[in-house]
Amino acid sequence: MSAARPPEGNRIEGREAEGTNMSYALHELTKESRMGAVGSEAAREVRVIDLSDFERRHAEIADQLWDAAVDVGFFQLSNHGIALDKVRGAFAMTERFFALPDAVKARHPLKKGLNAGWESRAQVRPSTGTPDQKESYQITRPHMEGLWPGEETLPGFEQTMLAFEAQAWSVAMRVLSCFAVKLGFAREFFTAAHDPSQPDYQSTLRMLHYFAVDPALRDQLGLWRAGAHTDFDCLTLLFQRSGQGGLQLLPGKDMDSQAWTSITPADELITCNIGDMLMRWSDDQLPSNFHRVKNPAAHEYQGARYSLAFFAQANRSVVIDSPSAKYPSITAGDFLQQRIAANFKKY
Ligand SMILES: O=C(O)CCC(=O)C(=O)O
Ligand SMILES: [Fe+2]
Repeated sequence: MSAARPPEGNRIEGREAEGTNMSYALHELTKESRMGAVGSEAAREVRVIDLSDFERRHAEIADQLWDAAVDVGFFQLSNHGIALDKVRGAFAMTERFFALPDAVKARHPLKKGLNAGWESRAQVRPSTGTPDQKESYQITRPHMEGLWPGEETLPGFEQTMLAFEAQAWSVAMRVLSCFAVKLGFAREFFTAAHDPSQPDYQSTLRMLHYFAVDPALRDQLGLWRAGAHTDFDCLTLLFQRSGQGGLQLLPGKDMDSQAWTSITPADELITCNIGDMLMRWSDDQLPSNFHRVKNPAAHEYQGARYSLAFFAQANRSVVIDSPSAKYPSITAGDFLQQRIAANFKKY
């Protein structure tokens, strides 16, 4: 497989970025703000990687993951070890949570910069300039004080979602162990960097509810369930439901084509993508990729869409050292802060 070519706007030479991390953030913003067009559709193969018999097949799976990641950038996992009833249980809780009145959810507002809590129509992507047509609730373990709805409001919610977060973390660490080996790091390098027992843990489970289309806004141009963006993290695991499509991807190397590929969701698969943090950590060998969730077209299902995203983001104090000194070192905390600041209009 040929070496990955990073997205045009993301190629920052070491010297250019030196001394200031801001130039990196600005590049990201400029890149995103060019991505608002509807574009066209293109068929691309989104590979399904089978994780069964993981220990014995580690080297083989690592090769497959690497090829899929540098090629199309998105891939799906089968036989990932999370039982289907656990995935469905997490979705059932997600629906119950979002069915609570806004006034109840508003008691648990998003904490500024911490990826924890509830927001509604507050995320404005640089690519669109309009709020995503969604609400979300984020779980980041060290920052949940005051954010749980409580047993009396939603019995079993905290326990179910924390157990699911732990399972998603395990799958993410397995995938990252494969990338670690391919990058020449120790196999558990990324597991140590995403340590949930530390107070500076900042991996996040995000519950997402994209609103059913308001008939008055049907087909309104310029509205997106999620505007085009790359993720900030190392690796994203996306749990989506069969029949609730809309996610589209655009590999960075094809950015100029604006030809997007729709991903077919399935309850038993996890859709994965590389984020900006791992792109930087790999000196751009592993590219992050643009993706978005489109509003349904007039002939498509107009109902609500739910998804669950686990963002593996290295603990705040972990230093991202560029393997070939292409980029200056930066802590994972500083790296993430820059990206969050560019994406929310309010908290
Ligand atoms: O809901 C989805 O399918 C995608 C969500 C997403 O891309 C995100 O939250 O970063
Ligand atoms: Fe995303």
